[in-house]
Amino acid sequence: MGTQTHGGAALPEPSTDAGREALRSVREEPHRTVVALDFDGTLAEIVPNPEDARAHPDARTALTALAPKVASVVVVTGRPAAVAVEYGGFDRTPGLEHLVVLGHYGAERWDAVTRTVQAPAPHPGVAASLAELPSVLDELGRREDSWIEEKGRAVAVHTRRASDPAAAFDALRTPLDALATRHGLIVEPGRYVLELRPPGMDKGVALTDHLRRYDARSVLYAGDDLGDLPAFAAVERFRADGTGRTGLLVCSGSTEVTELATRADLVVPGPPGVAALLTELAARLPGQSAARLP
Ligand SMILES: O=P(O)(O)OC[C@H]1O[C@H](O[C@H]2O[C@H](CO)[C@@H](O)[C@H](O)[C@H]2O)[C@H](O)[C@@H](O)[C@@H]1O
Repeated sequence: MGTQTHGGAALPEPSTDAGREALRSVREEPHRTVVALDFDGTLAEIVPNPEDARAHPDARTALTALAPKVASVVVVTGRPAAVAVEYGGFDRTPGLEHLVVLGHYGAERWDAVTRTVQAPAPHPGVAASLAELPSVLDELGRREDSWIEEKGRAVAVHTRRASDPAAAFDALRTPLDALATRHGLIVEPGRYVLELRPPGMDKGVALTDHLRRYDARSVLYAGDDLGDLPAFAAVERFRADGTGRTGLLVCSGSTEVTELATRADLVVPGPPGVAALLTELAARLPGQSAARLP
């Protein structure tokens, strides 16, 4: 990983031509740039209990510095939007008055201007799956190995706290696929989590819509998990359409997921690395943003 120095601290340099071109565009036209960020594993450190996750303090400070200088900062997360807002402290941070949070992989949209969540009606398969889950886990002898996260529009089964998290994850994969299919849902696999959620939306669809709303010319997307791959693909399409649009793919690196690192233009060491990147980027951007869509 190369670096560009400015004052004391260094700005990490992407390892690809596309990434370097995107970083140049971001610095030249910040008011046409969208900065899009995953929450868990990217803005927040991974912790054993999902309810304990909080935005890294340096990440929140960096977003505060960056947000007034770019067209939009948006958090794109598998969490319910209201949970990400709470755990991120996004509704009480000066400088983030125009933040948008796309929750449930884009099914929910919260914005800091209206402070409301827009969302479709809940899918009936979620409640039905939740009702069946305890007996499915009992039959597999995996009740003790799993923790159920009720998310409203989805239900997630975590195995991080099992004695062998990978074995528990593997054992649950096929039965939870079957349960989801029975109720018209899909399974979204993540870092020791299998999430049963409605089909038809993903982070790529959500990000593409957001880029269109802001008429973006450049995008920086940072993520750490499999659920971020559709957003990576959306950025790849965005920057390959022949109109000169650019995109920088950032992987918040971990030993648990390797798929993103191979596709990224820049790999940084987890949430502290993401925070450092955003801090150094903000320090190099001039002035206030011109574009201010809700
Ligand atoms: O799209 P994201 O913002 O990355 O959210 C994806 C899932 O993240 C959460 O689970 C992950 O983080 C937990 C807290 O660090 C960790 O314990 C777990 O092992 C990770 O998979 C969250 O609980 C899920 O609801 C999200 O879908």
